[in-house]
Amino acid sequence: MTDAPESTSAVALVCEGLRYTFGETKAVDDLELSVRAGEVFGLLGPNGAGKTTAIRCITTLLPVPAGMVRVFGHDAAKERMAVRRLLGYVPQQLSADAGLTGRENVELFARVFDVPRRERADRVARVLEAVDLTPAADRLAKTYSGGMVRRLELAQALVSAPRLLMLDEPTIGLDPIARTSVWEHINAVRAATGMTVLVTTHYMDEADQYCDRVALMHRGRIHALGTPGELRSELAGRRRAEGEADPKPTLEDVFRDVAGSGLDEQGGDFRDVRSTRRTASRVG
Ligand SMILES: Nc1ncnc2c1ncn2[C@@H]1O[C@H](COP(=O)(O)OP(=O)(O)OP(=O)(O)O)[C@@H](O)[C@H]1O
Repeated sequence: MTDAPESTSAVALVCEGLRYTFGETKAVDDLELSVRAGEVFGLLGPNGAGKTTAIRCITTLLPVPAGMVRVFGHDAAKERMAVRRLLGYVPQQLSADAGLTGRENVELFARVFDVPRRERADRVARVLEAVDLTPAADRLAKTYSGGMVRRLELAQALVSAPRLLMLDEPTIGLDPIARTSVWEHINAVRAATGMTVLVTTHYMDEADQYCDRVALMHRGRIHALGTPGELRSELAGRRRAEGEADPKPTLEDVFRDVAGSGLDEQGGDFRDVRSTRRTASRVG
């Protein structure tokens, strides 16, 4: 299902037969994934698909009990520190401290990620500038809007100059303008650094617009993989063959087609997920 990359140097991330269970629950079930260096790759799926568990295995926050995960050739089970040094991670949960200023939050991450002391102030200033937070850098994070908090978290993840940036639902709970702004900043940094981005999102329109390729995950496995255009055309072709005159499926239609009734069994579609997800639009 995954495309064979031309050479190992072009591969940022490989998961082969990755499995993770919580008791009887197969959260990640034989996951096969290959992310090319430099691409924005979207991991899409409904509640409980296993996206966060997979991301936690990749980031080494959870062990790799079965299968293999490699980040730029480093084994996540055996070379955890090497993998961590290559990664930036913005989790779903708030990772900014409300009682610190934006700059102090980023400085904290710079210390934790071992950015050399003499480079710290400069790197912190540069990432704050890259996410347009310089004017607000010395204000407490609790005064920031939801969009500013997300950009601050992006700066925190970027301060260690990661080669692979992992974003778990980076725009959830944000208004459309703030969502666009977060994506514009991700793209600008990617263009400037060539880093690889792995993102989970429930927003199919965002995945369609901003991801080079997407994988549709359901019940711990990948069920479809390709560019958003390829996946839409494939479904359009099938619908035409079934007699539909002018099918114009969206990426959400593709997902419904792949996941079938399983989506409803699991409690709703993507819109329900968005509206019921507990999100904090502000810190503090
Ligand atoms: N700590 C845990 N203990 C027990 N079961 C868990 C735990 N974390 C996740 N699960 C279960 O593992 C499965 C995958 O969950 P996971 O959070 O990885 O999915 P997800 O695709 O990230 O969903 P969401 O979009 O809601 O975050 C679900 O059935 C979930 O209930």
